[in-house]
Amino acid sequence: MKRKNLAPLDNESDDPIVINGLNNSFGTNVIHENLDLTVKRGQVLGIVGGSGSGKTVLLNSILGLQKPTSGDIRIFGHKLYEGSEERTRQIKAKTGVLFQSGALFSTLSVVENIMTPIMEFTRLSRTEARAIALMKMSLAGLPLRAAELAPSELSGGMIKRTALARALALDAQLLFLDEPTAGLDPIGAAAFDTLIRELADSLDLTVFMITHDLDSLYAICDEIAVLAERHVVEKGTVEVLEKSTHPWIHEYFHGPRGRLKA
Ligand SMILES: Nc1ncnc2c1ncn2[C@@H]1O[C@H](COP(=O)(O)OP(=O)(O)OP(=O)(O)O)[C@@H](O)[C@H]1O
Repeated sequence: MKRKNLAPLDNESDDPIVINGLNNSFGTNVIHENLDLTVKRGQVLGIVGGSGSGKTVLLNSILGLQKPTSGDIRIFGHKLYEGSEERTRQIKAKTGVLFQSGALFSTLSVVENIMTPIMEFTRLSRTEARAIALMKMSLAGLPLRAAELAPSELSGGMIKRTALARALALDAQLLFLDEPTAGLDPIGAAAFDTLIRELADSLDLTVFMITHDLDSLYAICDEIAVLAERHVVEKGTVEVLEKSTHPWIHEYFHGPRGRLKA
């Protein structure tokens, strides 16, 4: 099938993510109940919450991977799960995802992994796609000599950077990160945080980042949304959340692993 070039989406001035009244359940297990969340353009938003609080289910709902039980999710002003296939494709082309494991294709080299979305969503030739992929490698801080390596030959940090380059291969405006620093040593994690913040600022990205890493929250997030009791219980800057009296949030910032422990 001949690939079509993607028409621009209208309403691009809308908040990139607007969620209203989201409900998700599995049988009798209610995960989200009347969850509302807005992510503003250019914002780096951290999503935190206890294990099993529904962060991954929320991410999957927003990515269109898991149809919610009910509720309204708008991406760039367009309702997910209701538009045409072409509209879904347009939205997909403007979003990049970095899954926790990297989720690289193991049989493809680094550069081929990054070329994949370019080949899928544009009519560019392989040579052109490769040139763009090499540029994205350097944007993600990868040395060009890594281009022909297989994922199995990469360090944890290089896997994350390759996945990031692939997520940004199509000039995404909205970037989803699932535990981006998990599995990295503290120095590698700090370097990756810095890279994400720099890219978010220079490329005007909106970033939705699930994390357990307090250092990442302090280093790069403009705001943090806390998932508990099946919805977003609070959203604000770290300075605001540090003062929260909500028991989970208080424990998170002031407990034994928190930065502000007494
Ligand atoms: N496909 C599914 N079928 C049934 N239950 C599911 C499914 N996916 C998730 N759940 C349940 O939804 C709840 C929330 O899971 P989720 O993975 O979103 O939590 P999380 O906040 O990402 O946790 P963690 O921080 O441990 O990764 C859990 O109770 C989980 O068992």
